Amino acid sequence: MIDIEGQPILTAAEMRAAEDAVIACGVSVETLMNRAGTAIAHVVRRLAGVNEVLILCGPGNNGGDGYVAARVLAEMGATVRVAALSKPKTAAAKSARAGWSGVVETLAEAKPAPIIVDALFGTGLTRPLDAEPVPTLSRSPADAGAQLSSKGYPDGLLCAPASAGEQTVVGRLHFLANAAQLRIAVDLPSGLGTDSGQALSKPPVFNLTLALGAVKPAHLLQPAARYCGHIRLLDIGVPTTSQAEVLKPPTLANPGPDAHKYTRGMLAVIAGIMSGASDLAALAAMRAGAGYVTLLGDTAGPPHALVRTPFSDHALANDRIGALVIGPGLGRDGIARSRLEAALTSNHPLIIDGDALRLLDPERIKALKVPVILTPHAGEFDALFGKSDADKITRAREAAVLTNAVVVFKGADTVIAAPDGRVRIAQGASDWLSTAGTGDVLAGAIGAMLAAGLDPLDAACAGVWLHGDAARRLGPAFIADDLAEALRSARGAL
Ligand SMILES: NC(=O)C1=CN([C@@H]2O[C@H](COP(=O)(O)OP(=O)(O)OC[C@H]3O[C@@H](n4cnc5c(N)ncnc54)[C@H](O)[C@@H]3O)[C@@H](O)[C@H]2O)[C@@H](O)CC1
Ligand SMILES: Nc1ncnc2c1ncn2[C@@H]1O[C@H](COP(=O)(O)OP(=O)(O)O)[C@@H](O)[C@H]1O
Ligand SMILES: [K+]
Repeated sequence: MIDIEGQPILTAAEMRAAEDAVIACGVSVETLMNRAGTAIAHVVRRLAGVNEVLILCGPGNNGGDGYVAARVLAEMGATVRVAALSKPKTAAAKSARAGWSGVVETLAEAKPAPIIVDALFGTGLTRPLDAEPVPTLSRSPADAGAQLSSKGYPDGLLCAPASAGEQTVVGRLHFLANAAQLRIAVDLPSGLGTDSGQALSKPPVFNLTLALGAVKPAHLLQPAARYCGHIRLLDIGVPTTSQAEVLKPPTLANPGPDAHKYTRGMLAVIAGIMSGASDLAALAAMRAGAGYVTLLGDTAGPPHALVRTPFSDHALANDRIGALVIGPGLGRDGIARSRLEAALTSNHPLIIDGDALRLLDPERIKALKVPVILTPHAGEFDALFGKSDADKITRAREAAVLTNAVVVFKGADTVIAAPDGRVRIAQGASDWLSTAGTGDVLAGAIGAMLAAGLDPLDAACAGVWLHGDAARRLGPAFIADDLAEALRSARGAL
């Protein structure tokens, strides 16, 4: 099992192409399926102990992985049962099915087990599951002569009327998952759209999802990610590369003996009508490791190390400033507009957040000649780029191209996109980040990184990482002030 930090993220089509490339070199689909099923079996064996395992198999290759896993588990001495939705359809899944010598129960009638393994659908799911009635032996009116075939299947697809919710695929999956102590999904929880991150049907929440060969967008994007539980990657010998990767911890240099405040990066934060927001951004930048932070505006208060200076063109013209944060608490009045204009023409690398994003359009941002990082939440993103049904990765990428800026599309599934197509997606964000001011903290953290001289994508990634890690360290019910302080521990843990 491989931790997914830094791993490539592949769409369903990219994964198929990666598999096809290996297959073209003479490796059969059956071989890949055997690798996948064997790897799954070893994980399940380790986690299940002596408990009975029920593997739910679908008609495609995801189901094929399930049959292989069942066979290998049985060979290892595990107590394992298999329940199928319907007969295997692909050649590889048929061959995997043939390798399972035990009974195949119907999904409709399978009794619960303490461990369930969902191998119903993976990357091949194309439509919601709810509409699919569950084939059954005993409940179909046309069932009189139904027999298990020599392979243990109903001969023909015997469909019970889906009167009770429980008799749909999703209903049965939820029923069996609710009764289980441990829920493991093969590749993806069944019901998720691989690329969109949408829940085409709502699966149960799994404890563990075993991504096969590569991480897929649905493992990270909401709402799909919330159903996956812990995500681990299983290597099936398919080389993968992608412009999109899971966010990983940054490599940041600590100050050396030659360091002084300016070598560690000087950040300026422009204040506006809500001084708390710019205070948070400034504090966050200091705790993320900036050497010198100046807050330009009419604000007062601690910390003493923060250099508070009235806003002026002269203060802005300081050429030691390595980056400038504008937007947190800026407001949208005349003063806000004139400060924004001054920032845009200051020639400093920019982090544009909050209110400043509401005062700009993509053309104006694209025309800037300095490195720019935009940090919109979903509302600011829609206002700047328009609403769209496209997935979050595509939207972030298009926005980055349109503005020639690094775009940090925030949320529980923050997507960071660069204009050259590179994408990084954060995993495991604390839901407790949903509190006022945490975005201001993020802008400050990213500002510290940009001021320190990191390239814009690296700066954005480092800031998002530190922010996410600080939140994880804090646990529940923290406030943005705590988060800014906790950046120090996050930085120290690198
Ligand atoms: N292709 C390969 O080389 C490998 C594939 N692997 C596995 O194969 C999976 C992908 O296999 P498939 O492409 O066969 O796809 P799936 O097994 O995910 O399912 C596709 C099948 O389900 C049908 N289907 C789609 N939506 C449905 C719905 N809502 N209700 C009922 N039926 C529906 C499709 O028509 C197709 O028959 C991966 O997730 C992974 O688990 C692994 O075995 C590794 C190797
Ligand atoms: N439910 C959530 N789970 C994880 N992270 C979240 C969640 N909601 C918000 N966040 C994160 O918290 C921060 C909120 O930023 P933002 O919406 O700009 O808030 P504010 O303007 O109050 O500072 C972003 O970094 C975002 O990614
Ligand atoms: K699955």
